[in-house]
Amino acid sequence: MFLIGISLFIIIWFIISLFYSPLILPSPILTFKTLFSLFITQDFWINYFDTLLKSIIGFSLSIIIGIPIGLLAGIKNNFYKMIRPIVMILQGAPVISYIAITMLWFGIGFYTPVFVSFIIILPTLILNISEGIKSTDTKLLEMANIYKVSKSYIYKYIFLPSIIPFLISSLKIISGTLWRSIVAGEFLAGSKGIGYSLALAKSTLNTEEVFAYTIFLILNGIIFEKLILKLNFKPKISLKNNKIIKSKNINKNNELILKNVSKCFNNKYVLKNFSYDFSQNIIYCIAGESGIGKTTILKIISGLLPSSSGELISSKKRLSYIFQEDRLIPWLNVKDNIKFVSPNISDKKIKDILSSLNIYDSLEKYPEELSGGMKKRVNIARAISYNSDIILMDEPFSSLDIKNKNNIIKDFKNTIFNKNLKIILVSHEPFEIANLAQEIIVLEENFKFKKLILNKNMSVTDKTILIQNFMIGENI
Ligand SMILES: Nc1ncnc2c1ncn2[C@@H]1O[C@H](COP(=O)(O)OP(=O)(O)OP(=O)(O)O)[C@@H](O)[C@H]1O
Repeated sequence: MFLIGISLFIIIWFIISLFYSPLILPSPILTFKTLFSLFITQDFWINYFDTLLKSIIGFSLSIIIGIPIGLLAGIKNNFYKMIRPIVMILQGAPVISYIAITMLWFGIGFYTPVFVSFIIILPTLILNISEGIKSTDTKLLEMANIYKVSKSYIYKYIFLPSIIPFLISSLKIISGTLWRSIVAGEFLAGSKGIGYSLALAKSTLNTEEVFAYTIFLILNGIIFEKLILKLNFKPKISLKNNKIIKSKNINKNNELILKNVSKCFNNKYVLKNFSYDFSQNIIYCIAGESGIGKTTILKIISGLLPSSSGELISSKKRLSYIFQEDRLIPWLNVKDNIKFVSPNISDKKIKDILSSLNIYDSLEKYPEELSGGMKKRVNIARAISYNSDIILMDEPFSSLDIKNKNNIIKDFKNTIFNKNLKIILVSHEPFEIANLAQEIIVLEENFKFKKLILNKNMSVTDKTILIQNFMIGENI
């Protein structure tokens, strides 16, 4: 269809050209002949590369200036609000006004077209980059905050890679504009380049050349845009392990107590005067119906959410969180996802943890290459690598088939064996709880809860039945 359309256009052009002199409308044959004769001159290519050089400089300048401004606008909302009207003014002004102003500033020559292209594409770039930053996955940022990842790591490995797709989409939007603005600048204020050659052909009334240059510019624009549209680059980066962060002193005191903690969302209580002592180094499980406030308790303990009132007494500094979703950084491989939260960890330790969780083969793989079960294992490996003394686990084995779930639970138990950790697990599943937990808190309606301490000598099957009955409210 594309070729039919082009052929139709050329036929119509040819028929109309039969009625006019070549000075008004040269035929397609004459135009292509002229274009061919231009191709074999050195002058043509000198002018073409001059235009290309201007595009590269204009584009690079807008990248160098647009990226930091876009980054800042994406991160600081007040800066975004301040910069937005300026960007709109820049976008609203017609190209011809920019050419007139820059001619006054720089005169005729190289710099005017460069500056025109720069000023025209800069606003699009700033807006796209700031949108890219704003749409950065907040779940990854939360994960980085939990693991106390340094700001420079967050910028380098979360923010910057997040803007790459937006940078590519701006490139797709601005590629045509860039080329057209350079040629317009050259036409009116250039001393070299394709736009300048076009202006020269016009002033000498060389209509065939005007048409030949126009056809060349159209073809060039189409090829350029098609090449850019093909760009579909997914970032894959590796972590530069050049940063040694001193391990914070771990307070050996185990205290973790919630005292009369309440949490309101939109004037509605989710938790009211919840008190619990999690000070032992055992595996606690918080169970209860969906929406009853289990995740809210984990978020308050981790600091992701402030409580509305009450007290959190905690002597712990290092805490890992195994989220419901995997929250792996897509452009880092498994090893680097672990190093992102634990920059000091040795390769041997990573190997040991991954081996104990049966995913050592995935060391160099990226998240998109892993199955759901493998991602869960990496999520667990990352939490264990962090060398924390509290691990919060929010339904870490959900959405797994029974076999996979059993295997992961078994491997997880092996990995934490003898580690003297405090683990708070949120789970609905009696079998999962029976396998892992020692103390169970079931949240109930009206902000009540009940507690069950499991006898460690019971079999998993007996524990499962006991928990099931306890959860549905049977007297134990
Ligand atoms: N940021 C928030 N803003 C408003 N309401 C919220 C927010 N976070 C949680 N809630 C509400 O608080 C209640 C408890 O949520 P929470 O996630 O703690 O429940 P849950 O017991 O973990 O549920 P599930 O088992 O389904 O994960 C829900 O009604 C939820 O809609």
